[in-house]
Amino acid sequence: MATPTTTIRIGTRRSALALKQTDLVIATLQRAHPHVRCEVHATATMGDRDKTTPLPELGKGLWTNELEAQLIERKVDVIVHSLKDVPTTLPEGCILGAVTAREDPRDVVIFSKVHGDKYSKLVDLPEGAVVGTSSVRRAAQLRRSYPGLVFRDVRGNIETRLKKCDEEGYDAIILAAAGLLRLDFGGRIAQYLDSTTEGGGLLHAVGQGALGLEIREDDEQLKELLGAVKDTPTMTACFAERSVMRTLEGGCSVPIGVETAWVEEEEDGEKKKKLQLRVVVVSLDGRRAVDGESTLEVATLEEAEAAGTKLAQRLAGLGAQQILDDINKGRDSGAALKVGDV
Ligand SMILES: NCc1[nH]cc(CCC(=O)O)c1CC(=O)O
Repeated sequence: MATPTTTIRIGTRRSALALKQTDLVIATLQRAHPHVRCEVHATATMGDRDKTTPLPELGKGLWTNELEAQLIERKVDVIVHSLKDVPTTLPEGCILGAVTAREDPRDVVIFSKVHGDKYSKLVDLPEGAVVGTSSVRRAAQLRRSYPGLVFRDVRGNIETRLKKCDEEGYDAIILAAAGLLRLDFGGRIAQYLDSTTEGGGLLHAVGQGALGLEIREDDEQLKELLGAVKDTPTMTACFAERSVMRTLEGGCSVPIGVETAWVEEEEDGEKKKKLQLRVVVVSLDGRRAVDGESTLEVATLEEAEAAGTKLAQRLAGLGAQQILDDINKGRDSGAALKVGDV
């Protein structure tokens, strides 16, 4: 049990989105545990400081390494992360103590203000229109359905990217709905993209829209306190997604999209809740793609991970491994593109 003097030191990045997400977690924590004191320790990570080096050259953990060092050195007790920025393998002694309920996990289209309300969907854009995204997952998937569009890098935090969209010659940019909604930019969303989008959508990043709370593995008190912010269905789905990524990524970030949903299926005259998991692996030029789906009963985080691994292994055998090997060996014709999910 928390004593009246318990103080939780919370590590976070310094961006407006990271601070907003931290506030959301603190509000929920304090509603459940009014006597707990929360202290925010904000740090700029390598990904925040270096705005020019191509993301893959910064390596994995560019949004998380400095924060994890503080956790291990006991300078902070928990880190609030955007789960999609957290590598699938955590440092020794660190675990995800909780995953929060998900904000909308989909990617969305934002049109430049210079177009007024001329466009409302990606299909409305003319041949040669410039779409900003630095994510090969987004560009590779969209190239398949919209071969006439030109994809161009756009880096920076959400406010910077919206400004660049309006002022630097982009016709549209692609961002995650979650960040926009949390920062009250929902009004800029023109179109939601998912597997059912007419004209062609895309599958979102692993963990997108959820927050991951990383703690020291032996911190039993915090594990219990975080029960107040944990959403078990989201956590379970995200463990399956992360397991897909862990199984497939052979040492480099790869264009993998996912979608998960809890569905009811009738089996032996009984209604059962099952986890539906969809995955796509795309070549960087968007010319090749392997996709697959499984719907399984999963009761625990371990079973969720097993479901993710199984589907990933099946897709690896169906050609996903070939796509990933080609990317790793630089044989993919889109290999000059920057690999990473931003
Ligand atoms: N590193 C980029 C990043 N990390 C988390 C989010 C917000 C969405 C989320 O919580 O998944 C974003 C911005 C974006 O992709 O548009």
